[in-house]
Amino acid sequence: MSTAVSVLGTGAWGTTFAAVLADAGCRVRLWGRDEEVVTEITHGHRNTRNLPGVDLPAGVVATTDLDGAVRDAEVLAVALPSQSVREVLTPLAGRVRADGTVVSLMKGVELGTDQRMSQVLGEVLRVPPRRVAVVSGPNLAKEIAARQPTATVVAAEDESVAQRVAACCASGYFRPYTNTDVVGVELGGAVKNIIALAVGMAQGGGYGDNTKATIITRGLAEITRLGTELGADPATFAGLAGLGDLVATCASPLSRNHTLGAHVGAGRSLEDAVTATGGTAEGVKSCRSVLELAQRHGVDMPITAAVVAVLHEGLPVQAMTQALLSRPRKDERA
Ligand SMILES: NC(=O)C1=CN([C@@H]2O[C@H](COP(=O)(O)OP(=O)(O)OC[C@H]3O[C@@H](n4cnc5c(N)ncnc54)[C@H](O)[C@@H]3O)[C@@H](O)[C@H]2O)C=CC1
Ligand SMILES: O=C(CO)COP(=O)(O)O
Repeated sequence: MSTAVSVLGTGAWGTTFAAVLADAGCRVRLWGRDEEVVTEITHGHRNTRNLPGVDLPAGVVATTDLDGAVRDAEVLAVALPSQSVREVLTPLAGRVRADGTVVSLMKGVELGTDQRMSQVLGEVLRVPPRRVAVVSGPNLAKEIAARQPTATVVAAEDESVAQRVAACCASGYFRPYTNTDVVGVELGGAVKNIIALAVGMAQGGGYGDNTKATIITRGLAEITRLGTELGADPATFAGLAGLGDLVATCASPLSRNHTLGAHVGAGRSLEDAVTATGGTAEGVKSCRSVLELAQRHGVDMPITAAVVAVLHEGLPVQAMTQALLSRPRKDERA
């Protein structure tokens, strides 16, 4: 019997991952709050609002019944905006099956608690950490929905849990690797969004590839510094969930974080940039929680600090360059 998987969130990634799971042979139920979107997915096999132009496998059935979607799932995957997870899932505490696995597909850090999404899911749903997995990598939804060849990382403390989730999503175009470094995989996904905002700002301000490569490389250095301080394996950041996702997100016009940064770099207000971009650009909020996390642990994250200053403290984007370049010189490896 194939695995029963529920995916929460009918956004670009929840819908795409549901299609990946169906293509891999799972029985898939996709939960969304919007009746119109749910009806179109089930009967029209499309999600025009969040994934236009994509034909979904007929096996993806959508529902507005959240309780049923959570209760019946052997694997429960969550793809909501990070800052909404606690509010949406708190009423479902204790409803996940005793043998169920919970999977975070999200790339954010919660404001107020500075928790990673796997931590929030475990706490809110009352599921022990060893049954919570994370999927993260260079996974731009639109390309995967078009079945372009892609790899990802499934991370769980318990290798057998990671393997179980990997088996659910592996197909001819989607190749999951496993990893037991949940902290590293999850932080790689969340912090690269902030670096993509900075790269976008540089691009929008007219800078070229040297500047972008500098931000990407120094961005990887600060992701690695934070991650290792929090117990991650530095090797994870050289992998798909680190460098891989950083490159994809910082280079692609499909990335919402990159696009939003470019709007800000070109002189738009944050509010205008959010509207012009559309969709969930997690870095806009997570930059604050990541910076707080870094400060609490004494980790220097100058690019993240500059993004917070531009987006939330009124620093003109032109002054960001000066702020970063006038820092005391140091050894590259420090
Ligand atoms: N789009 C992509 O290429 C990828 C996205 N991700 C991550 O997946 C997560 C979700 O992103 P997307 O699906 O792209 O976002 P999206 O912006 O396309 O969709 C978000 C969905 O959440 C729903 N939603 C928002 N607030 C809600 C609430 N309070 N209750 C119920 N539903 C709510 C919206 O109606 C929408 O359907 C983010 O953490 C993102 O970083 C990860 C990998 C790839
Ligand atoms: O995480 C992503 C690709 O791996 C998607 O990036 P954006 O959220 O910036 O669109």
